Amino acid sequence: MAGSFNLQNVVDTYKSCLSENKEIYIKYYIAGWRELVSFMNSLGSLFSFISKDAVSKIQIMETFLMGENGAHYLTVQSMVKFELNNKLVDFTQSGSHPESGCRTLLRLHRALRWLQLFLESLRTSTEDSKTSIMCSEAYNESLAQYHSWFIQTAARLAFRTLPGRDAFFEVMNAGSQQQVVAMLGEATPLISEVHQITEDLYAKNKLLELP
Ligand SMILES: CCCCCCCC/C=C\CCCCCCCC(=O)N[C@@H](COP(=O)(O)O)[C@H](O)/C=C/CCCCCCCCCCCCC
Repeated sequence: MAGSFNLQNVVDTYKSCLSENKEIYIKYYIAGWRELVSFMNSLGSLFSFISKDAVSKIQIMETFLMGENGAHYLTVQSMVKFELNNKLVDFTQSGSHPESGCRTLLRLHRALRWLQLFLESLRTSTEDSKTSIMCSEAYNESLAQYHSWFIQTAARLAFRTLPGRDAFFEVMNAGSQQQVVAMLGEATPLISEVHQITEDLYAKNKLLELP
């Protein structure tokens, strides 16, 4: 199981995500995903196809952040403005910018909704709740609609191998179960706020269905 994973690190990155005027720092947004991927890597090889996809999207965003236009990728808001003003976003399949920042972040944004639902479910779970069912329900309500039958089947197969609730809480490395629940209670509103701000920004700019 994940040696260095710590739920507090996840809470801290989401705390750092928002600027005073509620802009979302991409650096911390992707740091949150990096942290979560380190957790997922401990779950076994059935999760590696999910992990690879998440890492490839994190790397695309890191490349933009460190590139010559990196200053425009400071926040999600500045990225959207920059890419739209410079026609760097493909609104159809056949464009010349298939891996824009806006499109890549949209995939992570959809996954953030899954995370929000899953963590809320974990937070309110009882001793006999099953992580595999909580994970599946959160997936069905969020990401599944965007995935092919093949991906959905592979994902649901992986969920069935998730450790039980007690082991899961332990790996979060945040103390007793009560302490984990308290920390989840801190994490979920932060994640919800980041998700809602991105959702509103993407809706306003008609970016929610990028191919
Ligand atoms: C606090 C600790 C508890 C929670 C631990 C959560 C750990 C989760 C870590 C990472 C989540 C992975 C995020 C996956 C991003 C998927 C983005 C996506 O939808 N990609 C698809 C579309 O991309 P394009 O083809 O359009 O470029 C791509 O097709 C997907 C491929 C892989 C399958 C994605 C399945 C996602 C399932 C998410 C649940 C993860 C389960 C983790 C179990 C704890």
